[in-house]
Amino acid sequence: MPIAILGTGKMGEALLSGLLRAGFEPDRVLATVRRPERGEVIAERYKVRVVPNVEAAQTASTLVLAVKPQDMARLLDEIGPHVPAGTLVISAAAGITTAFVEARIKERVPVVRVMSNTPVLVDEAMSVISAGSHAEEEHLRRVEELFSPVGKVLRLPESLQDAATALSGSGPAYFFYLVEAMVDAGILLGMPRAAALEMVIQTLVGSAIMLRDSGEHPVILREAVTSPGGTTIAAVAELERHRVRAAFLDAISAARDRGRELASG
Ligand SMILES: NC(=O)C1=CN([C@@H]2O[C@H](COP(=O)(O)OP(=O)(O)OC[C@H]3O[C@@H](n4cnc5c(N)ncnc54)[C@H](OP(=O)(O)O)[C@@H]3O)[C@@H](O)[C@H]2O)C=CC1
Ligand SMILES: O=C(O)[C@@H]1CCC=N1
Repeated sequence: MPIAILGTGKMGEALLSGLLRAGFEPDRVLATVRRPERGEVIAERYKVRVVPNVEAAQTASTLVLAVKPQDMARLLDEIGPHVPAGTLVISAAAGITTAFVEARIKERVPVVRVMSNTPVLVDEAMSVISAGSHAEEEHLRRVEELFSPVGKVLRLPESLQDAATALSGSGPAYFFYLVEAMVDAGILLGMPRAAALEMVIQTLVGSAIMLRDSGEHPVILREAVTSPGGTTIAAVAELERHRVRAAFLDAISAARDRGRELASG
């Protein structure tokens, strides 16, 4: 029985491409879209069948809902009466609770909420999963099997999903923002743009791999770079003066709060 991605936008396409890289046959994957021209792009690019939402809901044994939170009620109202009992429904939207999904599907189906992130495109996603009220161990395992080939999967209680969205779902954006800021600093110091970009990317990739592979705490790694009376502490002093740490705490809390608002539209 096929798997269907409903709402094949940025995240839906990233998940679709991940499924195909993980070995799913294109003829076992269905995709739905809102605009026909988008459907043509997806069908041409991935050789999957693009079908209407109701057909996907009736045909696939697993549905991945990847529309924007604001579009979720409309999608569920459309497919809700047609999802057969036993279908595994995976909701990938920020803010939308499993109860919200369950309430709009006629049959009692297992729902699993997933918050993934765009590094799914390079098989390095962080996906956080939580079971809805009718989802059992076997359903969580199936979701883990789907998302493990494209990155790490962590189970957390649904009460932490908005925090997960703020931390790892939105996390790539903070990282790219940091890259932009560091490259701008290089430009300010007269560095050619291409050189600045190369230096920043390699420094961040190297640091990320070191952090992942060394098992060391980030404080230890930062201290190893920070010589007494040296250059790094001069920079860190400015970051502290500008309250960058406090800004991160506030920013990620704001993202969590926004996630909580999204289910209400
Ligand atoms: N982008 C990210 O980094 C992440 C996103 N998410 C979640 O993924 C979801 C999608 O986000 P994102 O991919 O960024 O948004 P996009 O707008 O790129 O994707 C949503 C897609 O759904 C389509 N769509 C809307 N309504 C329907 C419908 N009724 N039937 C079929 N298709 C429909 C839209 O069509 P159209 O093109 O016409 O608008 C669009 O292509 C969101 O819920 C978001 O919270 C989760 C983690 C990370
Ligand atoms: O910005 C958003 O709402 C989505 C959810 C997580 C990442 N992007």
